[in-house]
Formats: sequence, C-alpha cells, structure tokens
Amino acid sequence: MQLKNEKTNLLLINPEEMNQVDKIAMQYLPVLTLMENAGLAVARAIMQFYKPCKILVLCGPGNNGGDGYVVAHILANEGWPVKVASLKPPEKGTDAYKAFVQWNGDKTDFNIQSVRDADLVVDAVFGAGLSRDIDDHISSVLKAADHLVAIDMPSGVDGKTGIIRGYAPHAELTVTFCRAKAGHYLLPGREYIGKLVIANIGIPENILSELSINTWLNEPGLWELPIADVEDYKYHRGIVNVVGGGTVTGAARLSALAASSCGAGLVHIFAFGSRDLYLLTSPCFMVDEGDFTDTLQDKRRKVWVCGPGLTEDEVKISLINLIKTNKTIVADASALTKENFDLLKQCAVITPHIGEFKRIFGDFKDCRIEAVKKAASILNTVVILKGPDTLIASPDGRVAVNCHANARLATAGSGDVLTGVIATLLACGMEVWEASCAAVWIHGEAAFLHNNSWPNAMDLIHNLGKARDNGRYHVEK
Ligand SMILES: NC(=O)C1=CN([C@@H]2O[C@H](COP(=O)(O)OP(=O)(O)OC[C@H]3O[C@@H](n4cnc5c(N)ncnc54)[C@H](O)[C@@H]3O)[C@@H](O)[C@H]2O)[C@@H](O)CC1
Ligand SMILES: Nc1ncnc2c1ncn2[C@@H]1O[C@H](COP(=O)(O)OP(=O)(O)O)[C@@H](O)[C@H]1O
Ligand SMILES: [K+]
Repeated sequence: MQLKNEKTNLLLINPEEMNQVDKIAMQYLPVLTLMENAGLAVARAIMQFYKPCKILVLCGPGNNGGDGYVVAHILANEGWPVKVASLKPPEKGTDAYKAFVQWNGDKTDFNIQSVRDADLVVDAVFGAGLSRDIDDHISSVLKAADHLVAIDMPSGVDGKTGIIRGYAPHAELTVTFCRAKAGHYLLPGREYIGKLVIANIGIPENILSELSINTWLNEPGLWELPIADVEDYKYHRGIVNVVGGGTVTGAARLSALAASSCGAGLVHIFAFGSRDLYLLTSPCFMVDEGDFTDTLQDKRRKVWVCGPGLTEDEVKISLINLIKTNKTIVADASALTKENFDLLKQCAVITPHIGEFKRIFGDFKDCRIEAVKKAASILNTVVILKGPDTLIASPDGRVAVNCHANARLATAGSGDVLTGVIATLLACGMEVWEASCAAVWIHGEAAFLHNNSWPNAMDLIHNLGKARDNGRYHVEK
C-alpha cells in the first residue's frame, strides 16, 4: 500500500504557497522552463480532448498569460489555426514577456468578436495571481466563449477560497500544475472547473515536503481504515455510546444504528426517558436508563455521541458529566450552542453545519477554510463544517476538503448518521482528525452507493458497511 505517496498526491496548494514553491523551484530550473512545461501540458490536454479547431488564446499580463503564449506556439506548430488576443502585454524583462515575444503568429483584439470567431477559447487571462474582481470588459469577453479551456484556474475563480471574483467562465477543462488548488474543489469554484487535469511540470517533489502545507483533498490515502482482524473481539472493534433523548428519539437511534452498521463492536444507548423505543429499534443495542453518572463509571465505554435529539437540559447534564469523566465526545445538534462554548472545548469533535457554526462562532468574513481552522484552534477540537464541500479542521492546522459527497445526503437525519460513523472510527482507535475525515468520506460513499434513487437516512445506514470497505479497497487496488 503506497499510503505515503497517496497522501502527498492529495495535497492542495494555495496561491501563496504556490508562489513559495515557484521561488524555491527557480533554484533548480528557470521559470521559463516551468512555463514551457506548463504550456506543453495544456497543449497536450487540448490535443487529447479536442479535434483541431480554431483556437483563440486570451492572454493576461502575468505568467498565466505567459503559459498561454506557449500553448499558442505549440498548437500552431501542430498545424492548428491559432490566434492570440492580449489583454495587455507582459512587462518587459519578465519571463512572460519572453514567451510573448516568441509568438509570431496571428494576433487579434481582446474583444467579444474575436471570441465569437473561434471554436475554442484558451483562458490564460489570470491564474494564481488574481488579485481583484474581474472588470466588465474582461467578463464580457470571457462570457462570449461557448467552449473554454482554462489554464490553472478559470479567470475569476479564487484559487484559495473558490470564491468568484466578479465573474468566471465555466471551463470544460482546466489544466493546473504540480497539485490541485483548494479553489478547484471548494464551492462555488468547483462548479466552474470542468474536467481537472493536474500536470507535472518538473517541480521537484522535495520542495512540497519542505513547506509545511497542511490542506488536503479528503480521499482514501489521507487516512487508513483498520481492517477486520482474525483476532478481533467486540471491545477491540470498539464501543460506541449514544446519549438518547427522553422525548425526541429518532436522531440518537440513527446515530446508534449507523455505528452498528459500520463496524462498532458494541453499541450502547443511555436513555433519558423510557428504554422501550431504543430497545425495540435493534436487538443489537444495549440500552441503559437511570442514573447517567453510574453509566459513566465503565472505563471501557470511552466514546460518546452527545447532541442528536437532546433537549437543552439533557445536553447540559450529559456534556458536563461526560467531560468530568474524561470521555471522548462527538458533539452535534443541540450541543452546538454559544452557551456551551467552554464545554465544546472539551469535546473531541464537533460537527456543525453552517447555521450551527455561525451560532457558535458568529458570522465570519474569512474564507471558510480560514474560519474553520480558527474555530478548531480556538476550541482545541476537531471541527467538521458540514455542507456540500465539508471541511474537516484539526487544532494543529490540518484541513481536509471533502468532495466525496452528493446532494442525496441532504436528507433529515443524515447528520445523525455521520456522528455514528465518526464515533465508530474513534472507538476503534483512529486518530481524531483522521477518523473524522474517513467518516465524512464513508458517509459520502454511502450516498454514492445509492446513486439510482433517493436514500433516506436509513438507506444511508444500510450502505455504511460497504462504504467503509470501499474506503480501504480504494487504496489497496
Ligand atoms: N506555479 C508554477 O510553478 C508555475 C505557474 N505558472 C503560471 O503562473 C500563473 C501565476 O502567474 P502570476 O503570478 O504572474 O499571476 P497571473 O498571471 O495569474 O496574474 C497576475 C497579473 O494579473 C494582474 N491582475 C490580477 N487580477 C487582476 C484583475 N482582476 N484585473 C486585472 N488585472 C489583474 C496582476 O496585476 C498581474 O499583472 C499561474 O496561474 C500559472 O498559470 C506557469 O508559468 C508555470 C510555473
Ligand atoms: N448538497 C449536499 N451535497 C453533499 N452533502 C450534503 C449536501 N447537503 C447536506 N449534505 C450533508 O448531509 C449532512 C446533513 O447533516 P445535517 O445538516 O446535520 O442534517 P440533519 O440534522 O438532518 O441530520 C451533512 O453531512 C452534510 O455535509
Ligand atoms: K486562467
């Protein structure tokens, strides 16, 4: 299993880090060589995905434009009809300028008509250097393209945040270099990328390990799931405990069922009210009632889900006592309030959706990656900010961006299911951030396994065992 390589392949670089990488890479090979390699990679991708057609390369003033001139050169040499439209020539003396002067083919104006005259537009206007919103002239020109290939980023997509700066075209294909950027995967940017090709342009790999880049795409390889071992016994597989509400019982039952279906050795529910409904839910559950503090004496019962379906009072009683007895807590739903801020500092993982996140931390101006990193650091807790592009942040600065999910997860109780998966992976001994990342992936996989219909939370639960296995086989294949 090539876990280490898989992990570095999943690194996501932000534009500032890419800048640092460039600076160090210049000690090994000239920027012009990197630019030529980048242009070659883009030209190859275009030749792979398109038949010869009329190409217009829209070039900006920086190195993204520089890559564009190289692409134009290569495609023209291959016999494709190519025109170049420069927004503004690069500054004299720059590497992009060297590429610019080497283009001696057709030139045309940077306007809508030039775009209409072409079959395929290559967007080399801005990449990592995008520093402000795209103006109306540039956006009207980009907007006129029916088919567009983006170099590095569709111009206007912020590489760090995925936010659209004014306007961005929808690319059919985006070719980026060295590693993907977070903006390729974060919404709304992700919707503008089309097919993503990540090209090796000769940047030495050791540079990446020298910089402490700590953002990853959440895929198997980032974590390793424990396998079922011949010597397994139920306590080794792990005990998951769920605090069950006295009035609202569905959420805790979903969490417990999820744990039971994705490999927990034993699932306990503590019932604040009657045990009956919990007992009837599954013959596999152990259900306790009575004095909560008595239940906490068993040291083997370490991992607890607290929040789903609980009233404010039930949350207070359970959280305080779980913390006093040093339990590993996954906090969700009603546990996630500003009033509980200090209590959440003692939890292992919290799983807010954006509404709950704002309820705890207030509104924020930072990009979501920065906001969730800050939240994890302030609480000293792993924070899972749920949504279509869930972010998983560790207090030590690691962040994973999860794209392995689809809108079929947007169903009542889906979040409760996630808590059961996280607790299961914690209970079998995984490190907290890795368990959280793996659980989010498995949760998404459960939805993909139901791709031909609309799963409810129970359907997701039925898929969890297979989803967990797929999280391993994906790497072992
Ligand atoms: N990462 C790497 O190792 C390599 C990067 N290369 C390319 O270099 C690019 C980054 O180059 P740069 O740092 O020069 O940046 P860009 O070429 O993306 O853009 C920078 C220029 O655009 C201007 N600008 C930015 N936003 C603007 C806006 N909204 N309206 C008008 N002007 C705006 C800036 O003032 C600056 O002149 C990458 O995207 C990639 O395509 C390649 O050349 C090969 C090597
Ligand atoms: N459009 C979407 N695409 C992918 N995942 C989604 C989408 N909408 C919601 N989800 C996922 O579904 C789950 C919903 O959780 P939550 O909001 O707590 O719902 P509930 O409280 O009903 O359980 C989260 O894991 C979230 O990431
Ligand atoms: K671009």
